[in-house]
Amino acid sequence: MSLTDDDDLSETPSSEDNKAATHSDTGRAGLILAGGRSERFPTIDKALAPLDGAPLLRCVADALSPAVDELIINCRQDQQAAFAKAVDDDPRFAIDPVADRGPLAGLRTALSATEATYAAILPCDMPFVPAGFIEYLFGQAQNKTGAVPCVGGQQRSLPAVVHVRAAAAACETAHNHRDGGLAAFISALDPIVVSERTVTAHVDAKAFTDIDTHEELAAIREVSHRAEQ
Ligand SMILES: Nc1nc2c(ncn2[C@@H]2O[C@H](COP(=O)(O)OP(=O)(O)OP(=O)(O)O)[C@@H](O)[C@H]2O)c(=O)[nH]1
Ligand SMILES: [Mg+2]
Repeated sequence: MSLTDDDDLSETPSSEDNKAATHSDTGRAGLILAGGRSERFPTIDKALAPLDGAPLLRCVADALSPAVDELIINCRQDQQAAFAKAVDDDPRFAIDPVADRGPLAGLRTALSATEATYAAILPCDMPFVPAGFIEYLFGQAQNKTGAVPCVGGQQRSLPAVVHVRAAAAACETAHNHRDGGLAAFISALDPIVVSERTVTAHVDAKAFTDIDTHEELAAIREVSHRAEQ
């Protein structure tokens, strides 16, 4: 099935799609992309860097968990044991068959590990997205190929909620692009873009902060420390 610009996934399906539609819907998945090398965050894997005593990966998992039925962490084989210890729940793992192929390859791996109809996608370094906003994106994505927010005047690739089959097809399209990355994926998926006005009505723009360096993490710790005083 190919999905085009105006696809409304609630439209009457063909008989083949009908079979797929009646195929078990295991609900909502939460996919965390964590297979990067954290090169801008020397000496440790940033997914394991502590924020308020908890590894970033656990902060993201805790934020996603209330909004999803299953949690899947995408990473390399050599990260799995440490990540399993770092999170409270018992997540599933989607291990990259070939490491270091970039976030889009990680996303393909994660998508292929779920039977869910829709999935929320977060990177391991974005610890402040509230579960309530993920719920909101699930609602917006309903019968569409997905939903992403507009933040700081720009459409974001992540966080995203995507229709899993549509997303798998968009990954293939993006993969065939010369600089196929997450932006090419979102462009191929053509999701609903939640306007900045709506986003700010739901959540503080700081919720979309991602952490790439020790300095960025230190600055966030400083702000949360001051807020506690
Ligand atoms: N599976 C997989 N995920 C990746 C890969 N590269 C990056 N990611 C994930 O994509 C998300 C965003 O990437 P970055 O913020 O650049 O993280 P990173 O690549 O680990 O960090 P840098 O090495 O500093 O660029 C993070 O959650 C990463 O874990 C990869 O090669 N494979
Ligand atoms: Mg990177």
